[in-house]
Amino acid sequence: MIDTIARTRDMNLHLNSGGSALHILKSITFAINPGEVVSVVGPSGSGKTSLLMVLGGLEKASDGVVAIGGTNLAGLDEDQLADMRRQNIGILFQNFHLIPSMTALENVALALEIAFDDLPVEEIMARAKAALAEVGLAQRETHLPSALSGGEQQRVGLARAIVTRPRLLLADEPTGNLDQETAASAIDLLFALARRNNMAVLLITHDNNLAKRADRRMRMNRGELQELEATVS
Ligand SMILES: Nc1ncnc2c1ncn2[C@@H]1O[C@H](COP(=O)(O)OP(=O)(O)OP(=O)(O)O)[C@@H](O)[C@H]1O
Repeated sequence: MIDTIARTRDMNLHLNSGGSALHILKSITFAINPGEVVSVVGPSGSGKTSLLMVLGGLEKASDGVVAIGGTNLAGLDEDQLADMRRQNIGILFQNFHLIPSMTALENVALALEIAFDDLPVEEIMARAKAALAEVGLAQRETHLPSALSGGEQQRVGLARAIVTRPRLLLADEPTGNLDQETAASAIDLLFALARRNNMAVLLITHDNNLAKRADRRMRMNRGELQELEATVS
């Protein structure tokens, strides 16, 4: 049996909002394998980002099992959760979240420095440069985010997410702010990196065409996750 990167069993998430309890994620049983790209579509407010937060250890499930790399997250304290994240998880956001006063290279290097604070600075810079080269931005190391196009900023975001060599990349609407053509090339790059590095990707998207390119498609509806028919290619 292949070891899963992430799996949940009968996982629920309840949150309190204005004094009333909300059942956000409902009995979710799910697994993602090494190198597998899984897309999640579903209406706004259905719970897609909440699922990503739970899998990334950023939100604690109310009950059920959440395991990353075979470790049950329920038993971890905050420090152990942070270790689990830096060893396994990369996150790619819709709004890039780059630090405006730092160059492309510094943004990528910072992520590595935070994740592995005992790495020598030469190695941090070498790995950050290699990650920027992987996303085709070797010539833009010294540029500030404001001097980069949206597509280029997202590629810096991607370099920052993969520089720690995560086994699972959680991507929340990563192309939501890009035009169609730029989005398509950003996704081509994401898929190529996933294949090359045997990195699993959980891709949240509103774009059905994009979702269809995944190995497996899921749909979130009112907190329930269901598998969709296999994509016919
Ligand atoms: N911290 C919180 N406290 C209370 N309710 C929350 C909290 N975070 C999310 N919710 C609620 O949980 C539900 C699911 O939100 P979530 O962001 O996961 O949906 P989504 O499917 O990602 O939506 P979108 O596509 O609009 O980003 C929503 O009803 C939202 O209002």
